[in-house]
Amino acid sequence: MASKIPVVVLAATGSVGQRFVQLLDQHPWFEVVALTASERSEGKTYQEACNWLLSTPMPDWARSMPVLPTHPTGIQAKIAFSALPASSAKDIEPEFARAGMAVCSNAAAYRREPDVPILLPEINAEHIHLIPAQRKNRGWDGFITTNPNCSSTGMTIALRPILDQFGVKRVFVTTLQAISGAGYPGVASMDILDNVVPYIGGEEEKIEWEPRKMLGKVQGDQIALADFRVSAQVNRVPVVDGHLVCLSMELEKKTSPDEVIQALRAYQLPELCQGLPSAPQPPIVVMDEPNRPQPRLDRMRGDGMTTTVGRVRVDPLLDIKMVVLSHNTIRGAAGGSLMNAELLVKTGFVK
Ligand SMILES: NC(=O)C1=CN([C@@H]2O[C@H](COP(=O)(O)OP(=O)(O)OC[C@H]3O[C@@H](n4cnc5c(N)ncnc54)[C@H](OP(=O)(O)O)[C@@H]3O)[C@@H](O)[C@H]2O)C=CC1
Ligand SMILES: N[C@@H](CC(=O)OP(=O)(O)O)C(=O)O
Repeated sequence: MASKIPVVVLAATGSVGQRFVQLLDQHPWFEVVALTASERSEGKTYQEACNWLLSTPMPDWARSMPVLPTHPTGIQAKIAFSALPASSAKDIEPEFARAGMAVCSNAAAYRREPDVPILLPEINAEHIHLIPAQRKNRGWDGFITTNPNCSSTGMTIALRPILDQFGVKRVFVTTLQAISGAGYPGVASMDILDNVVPYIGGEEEKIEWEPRKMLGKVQGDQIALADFRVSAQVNRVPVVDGHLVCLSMELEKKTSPDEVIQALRAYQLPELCQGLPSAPQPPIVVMDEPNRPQPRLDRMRGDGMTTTVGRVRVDPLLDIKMVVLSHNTIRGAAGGSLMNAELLVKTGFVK
């Protein structure tokens, strides 16, 4: 790539925004030209506005950048990475799309719109074909693509080869979700230390629906939802990063744990994802140890982009059960958005 593509990070000061800044440091294709946040931070430098939470230092280029208002005026970027709260994203993301930018969003605001893809390039890169219809429907020069919810992410990637080879009828899901998923400062320490909170507002509904869209097929200008049902129970646990998801599945075709492990291990990145700088290779790793995956030990596999599966075994009520781990602010958020943007560049939607 001759010169790097200019990008802006919207809501750059929060839990996901900081991951964007970290992952965009030295990115081979993208260069950050602007950082934005709320009125609270406008006019400050990034260093002043941001309580940096990550273990690598804040990149030097970001420290003195001014935090701009979250509005496209004057921002010369081709891609807008959005870490906005869903309530603000609803009105703000279209302004950036209207201004001609490709919005790669983490927010839930547009995930349910029929003309907006929820992308996991490892498993549904072809859903980018909704973009031309979206531009036409809405009259935008740019467009919006989204990431899924961070608990939907790992489980849906792991379900892809299982659905393809054995068919899926029903999935029962229990999550153990890290506190960084609640943003910063997020859950009060008095609520989460020495505790588990069995409620995250809106989360179960997302996990019960988003995988069906992501595993659905493009039909004309829409996605036909995959035909299986999901029941989810969610929990916030005192882990910093990494969402663990326990799945029990009823399958169309009876099979054994060994065959499921083989299908997961054989799963390859589709051709469209080859060469994307953020694509994990392999996309899925299956561990044999009976006590893995664990968030602290396994979340950074593949620089936080690999989906790690373990404990694949017979389920005495349904058919097969297993555990899936995915890094919520990397694969489940900023890293996922980066891979989406790389796919858009590779496929010519961003030039
Ligand atoms: N954390 C995670 O694991 C995941 C999060 N997401 C989604 O990503 C988004 C960001 O989440 P997260 O980073 O955790 O949240 P945080 O609460 O940590 O950060 C919120 C960010 O939004 C900014 N902001 C708030 N209101 C406005 C506004 N009106 N205009 C512009 N900027 C605003 C804040 O700026 P300021 O500092 O100035 O207040 C801050 O940068 C959410 O939509 C969330 O649902 C998705 C997947 C995973
Ligand atoms: N709600 C998730 C993170 C998140 O913000 O997801 P979503 O973008 O779907 O609201 C969590 O608590 O871990």
